[in-house]
Amino acid sequence: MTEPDPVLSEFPEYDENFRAGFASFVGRPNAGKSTLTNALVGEKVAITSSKPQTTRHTIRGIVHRPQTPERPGAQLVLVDTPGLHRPRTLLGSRLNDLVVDTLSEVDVVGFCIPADEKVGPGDRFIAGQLTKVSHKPVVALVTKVDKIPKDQLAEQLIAVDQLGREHLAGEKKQAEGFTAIIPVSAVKGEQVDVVADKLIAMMPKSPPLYPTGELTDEPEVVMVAELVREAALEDVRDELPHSIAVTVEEMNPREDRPADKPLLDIHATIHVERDSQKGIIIGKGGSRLKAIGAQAREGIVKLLGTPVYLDLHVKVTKEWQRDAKKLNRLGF
Ligand SMILES: Nc1nc2c(ncn2[C@@H]2O[C@H](COP(=O)(O)OP(=O)(O)OP(=O)(O)O)[C@@H](O)[C@H]2O)c(=O)[nH]1
Repeated sequence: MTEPDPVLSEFPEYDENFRAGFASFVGRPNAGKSTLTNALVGEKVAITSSKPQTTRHTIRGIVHRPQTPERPGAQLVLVDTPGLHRPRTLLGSRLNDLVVDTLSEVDVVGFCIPADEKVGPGDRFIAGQLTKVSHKPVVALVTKVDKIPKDQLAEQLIAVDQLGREHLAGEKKQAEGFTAIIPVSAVKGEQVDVVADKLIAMMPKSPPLYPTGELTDEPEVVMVAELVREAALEDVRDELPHSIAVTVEEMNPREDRPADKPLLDIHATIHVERDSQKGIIIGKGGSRLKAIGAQAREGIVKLLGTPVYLDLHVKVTKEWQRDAKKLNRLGF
């Protein structure tokens, strides 16, 4: 047994076979990483969007598996990384550094590859990057299997197996390629438990790391910024996704409110790169900005469980993706 720890008060009798550790999903943008994280955790913690590259921050979801007489309990902490992709801008290369840093700290990597898209250069690039953390086991997760007919799956599994053998082979512990290949549909809930079982089996024996109620350790401010970003990305033209960042300037309970009627004041800024984009975000007579505010507010109220006054501003922060100083200020 280890030293007493505040978390352990919740687990007075955890089994010595309890497993706990970290897993991280990588994959091309839109490969289904966030959706799989949500399906595993069972609640919406990571932000998903049909637009690529929306997961900028490391958001963790935690799978809590209670102990039963048949099997020891476990905690699987999921670190949801940004899409690993070929760096085109400074932001891109920063994201990739972040990914490699994150991966060096996890116990297993889940490489998400969509079932309905051919294994391509993007996947080979990522597989190549994974050799930078060559001591980590990598499980291939063939996502979105509900999107293809069953008879096409075998072909994709073979292609994925080949990718693992060609790109991970030669490194000491990845010599056989992927440790496992698991087809899964996060949307239909097919094989999600198989994924959880496999990842948990690869966790080290360890006392519980987090209290059971905890779904994410991301600061609330970052979650709020992500909700605003998600709302701002709804229905926008294709050029916008890469050009939006959100900062939260202020988040404070309003003074002089009665205890039973609290109100949280939030001031946030949506950063875009060009005046034309500012126009798109604001919309005719401010209509889009209003809609963004309403949608974001709904999500924030749900997240924080308190009434919220949300004040949104749109600001042109020129070339923020390429400017290191500005990136720092925006928290990347
Ligand atoms: N049919 C189907 N669609 C899925 C499944 N998983 C994800 N999707 C869809 O694929 C799109 C991308 O999913 P995300 O989970 O946001 O992908 P991601 O890899 O986190 O994307 P980035 O944040 O860009 O890296 C969304 O429109 C999802 O609804 C699945 O199992 N089945």
